[in-house]
Amino acid sequence: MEQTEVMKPETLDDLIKVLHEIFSSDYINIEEVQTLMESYESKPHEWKKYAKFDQFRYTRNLVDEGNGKFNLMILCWGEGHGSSIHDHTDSHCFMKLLQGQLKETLYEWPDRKAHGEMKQKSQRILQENQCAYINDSIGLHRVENVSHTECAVSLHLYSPPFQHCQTFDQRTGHKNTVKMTFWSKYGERTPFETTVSQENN
Ligand SMILES: N[C@@H](CS(=O)O)C(=O)O
Ligand SMILES: [Fe+2]
Repeated sequence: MEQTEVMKPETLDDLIKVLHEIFSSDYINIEEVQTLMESYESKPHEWKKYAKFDQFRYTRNLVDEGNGKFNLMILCWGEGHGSSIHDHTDSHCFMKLLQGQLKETLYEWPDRKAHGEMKQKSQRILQENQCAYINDSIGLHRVENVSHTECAVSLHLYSPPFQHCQTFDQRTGHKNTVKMTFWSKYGERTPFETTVSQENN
């Protein structure tokens, strides 16, 4: 497949504009999206209105609904915050570091018959401006801000958008379906009633 020339987006708004163009087509070139997201140099003043932290767990903050084709969101990770082991509901998941570092641990899908410890495949530290990619055929992952002194902020694109995922118990491989909610949308705190069931962290 021919690689389309994509210009370096100078601002977050530029990046969002190009993402809309790319995702208006039904064919998605994963590498193209990854390179595009990586080439945006994070500037905190462009995204800080979405970066809302919670004392106890990571927050999910909706930035753009991608014309129904994708959800773009900013996740804010306080010191020691992390997600449970989870899947991505058959969607593409792009994850770019806007600030700080995050540890990503990949796991294999548990065997239907097995009931033991889940198998770890690999581990890496994602650095500022780096963009990672995962989908369910690559495996499951857990993401953690292991720093005791620095927070982290990441930009996630999911296509198609999804509202539920499965989380897994590392010791047994048992899974649960959880609803995923937004701490804020377009910079505004989500009303309390809709946020009570956030469980992926
Ligand atoms: N996929 C997770 C974040 S992460 O740990 O990759 C979420 O959307 O909440
Ligand atoms: Fe994830």
